[in-house]
Parts: sequence; structure tokens; C-alpha cells
Amino acid sequence: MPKFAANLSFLFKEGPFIERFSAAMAAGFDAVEVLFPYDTPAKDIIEVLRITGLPLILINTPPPNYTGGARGFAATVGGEERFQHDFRRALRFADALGARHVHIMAGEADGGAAHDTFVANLTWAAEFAAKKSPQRSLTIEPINTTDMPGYFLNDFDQAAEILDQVGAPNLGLQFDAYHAHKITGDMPATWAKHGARAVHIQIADPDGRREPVAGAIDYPAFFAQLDAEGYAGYVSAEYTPRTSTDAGLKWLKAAKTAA
Ligand SMILES: O=C(O)C(=O)[C@@H](O)CO
Ligand SMILES: [Mg+2]
Repeated sequence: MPKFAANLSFLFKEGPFIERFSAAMAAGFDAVEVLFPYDTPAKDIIEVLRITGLPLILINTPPPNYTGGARGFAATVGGEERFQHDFRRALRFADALGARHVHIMAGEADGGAAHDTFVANLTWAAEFAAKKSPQRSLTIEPINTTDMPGYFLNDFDQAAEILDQVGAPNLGLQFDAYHAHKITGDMPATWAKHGARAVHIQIADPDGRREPVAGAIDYPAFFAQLDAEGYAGYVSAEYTPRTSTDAGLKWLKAAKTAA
């Protein structure tokens, strides 16, 4: 079975942020990811990663402010300077924490100028990261516009076109199976078309973004397919638990047993 990561911005929220790492380890996860780690001193995260031995797989570029708001602005026309400033900051965090992937968030935008801005910012970021932090990988993720209205990158064909235009070996697809279902209505077909570009996967049941069971997406079958295809990355649990996090982890135990 694939290696599983816990998204600590969604899971184990029963406890304070810094305690979620050991909860993920105790539950049997192989790694963790955090959407926005910027409000916690890096030294505290480094310490808890050291204690648990869990790798940090992914962080996102910062949102415009630290309390929420629009998600990124890599596609914001005229926002290049701010993008570069925040990307440098994300990379410093990723380097300090050893995060494998940095998800570059497009933000809310539309149209040809936004597309060109996104491609230019990604090209700059990929070149900058290749020189400064060659161990890091960068990702972009199509997100459905019901959950995130106005989000620029909201289609898998659009992501493929952008990845081709940038053409950087350190920039890949973050394939969120939940968003794939919401966007296309057919996650397996979307994976068949675009899965070869995926460097990171996230999962949730489409019904309420809950535990990844065999519902509208047959997750046990998807995990077996990933094994058969030799997918080497992590599969990250990015869902809101129905009740408590631990009570909802039967899917993880079943996946590990099937291995
Ligand atoms: O919303 C998602 O799906 C994500 O993966 C996040 O990175 C967006 O914040
Ligand atoms: Mg996601």
C-alpha cells in the first residue's frame, strides 16, 4: 500500500497543533503535512519532527495574511513582487523543516493575463528553487470552485497546460482525488489522464470531504492501483473527520492490513 501522510491542518484538531504530530505517529501515519506552518516557531516544529521521526511532506505558500483570506496570489496580475517575497519565505520554512513539497497557491483570478502571470511566477519560482533549494519539489493543485470560489487553478487540463508551459523538472501536479471528483465527476478517468504528472496525492470522500472509504471514489481500489503503478510518493489524508480523528481511521488500518 502507499505511504500515508496526515494533514495536520485537518486531522487531530482535538489537540493543540504541536501535539498533532505525535497523535499522527501513534495512529500509524508515515508522514505529515501542514497547510500553513507560519504561525508556529520553526524550531518547535523541527523538534517535534525529530521526536516523532515523521517526515514533513508538504507546506503551502503563505496566504496574504496569517489569519485566512484569499489563498495565495501566484496568478494575481501585478502581484509578482509580493509573490516572490512570500515564495522566498515559504522556501526558507521548507528548508528549515525539511518539507519535501511546496504547494504554490494560485489565488483568485481569471483570464489570459492571470494565466500568463501564473506561468511567469511559476517559471521564476522553479528556477529560483532549483538553484537555492534543489531538494525541494514544487506543486500546483486544481481546486474545485464550490469549495474555493474564484480560485484560478480549477481544472486538470488547465494544470497540465501550465505544467507543460513552465516545463520545469521540479514542478509537478498535486493530485487531490476529492477535487478531481468534484471537478470532473470521474476521478479514475482524471487519474488515467493526468496521474503520470502527480508528485503528491491527497484524499477525501467526496460526500462532505470525509474519511476516504469506498464511496463515490473506491479508495481501496485506488490504493491498490497506485501500488500496481509503482507510485512512489505519499498519499495524504486531507478530510474533516465525521466524529473524532481516531474513530475515523478504520480506512487507514484496512489499507495497512491489505498491504
Ligand atoms: O484545499 C486543498 O485541497 C488543499 O490541498 C490546500 O492546499 C488548500 O489550502
Ligand atoms: Mg488538497
